[in-house]
Amino acid sequence: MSLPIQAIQAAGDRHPKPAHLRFQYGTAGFRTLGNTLDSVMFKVGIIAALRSKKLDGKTIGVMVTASHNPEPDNGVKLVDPRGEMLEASWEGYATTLANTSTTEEFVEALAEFVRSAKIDLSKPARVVYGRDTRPSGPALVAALEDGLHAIGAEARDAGVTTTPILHYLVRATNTKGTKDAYGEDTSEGYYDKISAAFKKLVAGKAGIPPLVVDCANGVGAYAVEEFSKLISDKLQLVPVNADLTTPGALNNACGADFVKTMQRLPPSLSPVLKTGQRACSLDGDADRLMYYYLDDRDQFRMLDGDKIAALVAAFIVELVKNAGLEDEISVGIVQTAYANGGSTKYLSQRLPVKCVSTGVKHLHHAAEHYDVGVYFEANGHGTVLFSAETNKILAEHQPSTPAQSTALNHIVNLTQLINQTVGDALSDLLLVEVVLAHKSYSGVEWDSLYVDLPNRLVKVVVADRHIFKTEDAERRLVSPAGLQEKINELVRRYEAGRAFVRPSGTEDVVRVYAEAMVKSQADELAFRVAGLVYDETGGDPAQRPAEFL
Ligand SMILES: CC(=O)N[C@H]1[C@@H](OP(=O)(O)O)O[C@H](CO)[C@@H](O)[C@@H]1O
Ligand SMILES: [Mg+2]
Repeated sequence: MSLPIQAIQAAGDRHPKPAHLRFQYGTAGFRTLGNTLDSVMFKVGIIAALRSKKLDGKTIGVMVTASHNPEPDNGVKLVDPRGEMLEASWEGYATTLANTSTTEEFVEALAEFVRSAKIDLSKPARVVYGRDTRPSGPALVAALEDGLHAIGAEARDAGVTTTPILHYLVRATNTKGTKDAYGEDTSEGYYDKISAAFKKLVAGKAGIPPLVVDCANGVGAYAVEEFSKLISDKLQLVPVNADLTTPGALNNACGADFVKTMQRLPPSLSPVLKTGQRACSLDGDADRLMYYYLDDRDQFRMLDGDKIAALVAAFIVELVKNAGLEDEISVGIVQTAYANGGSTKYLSQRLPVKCVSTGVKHLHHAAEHYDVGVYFEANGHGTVLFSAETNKILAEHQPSTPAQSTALNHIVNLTQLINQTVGDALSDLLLVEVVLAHKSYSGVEWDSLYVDLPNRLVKVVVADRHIFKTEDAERRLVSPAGLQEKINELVRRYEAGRAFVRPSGTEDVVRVYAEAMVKSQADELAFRVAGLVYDETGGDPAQRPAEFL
């Protein structure tokens, strides 16, 4: 069987590539201004279908979103059959195909790709796709559908949905009717599975306080609404920033990324949040979660991904012990260099901790090596993975006391509550609420597990960020030569100082992160390193940002 060249050619001509643009499938898939992505979407439809054929007709996911980025941005990511990120080698193929400049070139490159990747075109192609609430979404989905249609894929539209639900649907579809069945392959199946597990975990816990949820004016608002229908007798979710109609509202002065970057309350929450009350923020596609509360002096206190990891890991370790399984199941943590030094110190005194490169796929893969792998990026993206062997142990374990039996049930319910495919703000939110209810913690007790070191993240615009090369999970620069030594020299002058520099995988900038014992010192160190990076890589003195030192 060969490619339907004529159909692809005819449809492709309706989706010309903007001549001056170069696209790259990076950490977050293709992501840029929404109105430039038409040709990319068409091609992604075809690539997704080929990925499915390559994997024997397993269902592949396509999510159209730009997450926490501003509303005019958009993007697209492919999801592999078990609900995980696209295999790394295909990121390169996708980039090459997306940059072919004419339909003829695209078709030729496709034919060559089908040959070299040994794709059997007689296999079926199955794709499920969804999008967030961005205004550019419908047109981009139409372009994607054109691609899917041209190659004759069997396609299913999941509509406007969160990124984690799309990942769930992929896994549920591919495991349907098998012994690994992940759940019913519909959004309702997702909501039912998670809320049922939540209800079992909080059975008997009364008086969980209402939780304010900042929905970033995005698709998370729908998910909050759906969960509310199912769990409001146990936990009342109070949505704010759930405005899906005002242009430009998405992620604007709200949402998880705003909270993490600005380290303050979204202004819209000031009138809502009371002293001591906790709240949380989702991002634009509901895969990131940040908690926070106002302390007794009404100071903003942030409970980020590192704090979530610490809370959840301690709870699971305790349950494993109470179930009598501590010799069989061990819990490990995966972080990135952006994890707060306070969290790394606290966690590594208790559990194995691994540091990996930025990007969820790295964390996810590392977490798969533990029996129970807890991974979170500091920015609030993460989940907990239970290995196949762990699930087997849980299924077969015979508890010897009622207390062991209760703990075992709790762990089994956690495996149902926690999204096993990807970080999921809603599933994580319910997980946090379960732990807080079990521990009778308010934000204060949770926060006091360890003390965050003051820190600062700064962006530096450089001529070419690709000259920045790192090692040791991005904690050390190897290129440009000599720069790391100069950074070390600066860091030495600060108490509890730590700083590192890496090129962003999602923006055309270099990121500088710094920590120190007091806030003013963390800021100073960050701006000194930023100034150093700028000057050493030929930054124009006339354009040098004033805050750089
Ligand atoms: C410091 C930071 O938050 N970096 C983010 C950001 O990556 P960069 O490569 O730093 O641009 O976007 C990634 C994708 O969403 C996310 O995984 C990562 O944590
Ligand atoms: Mg996101």
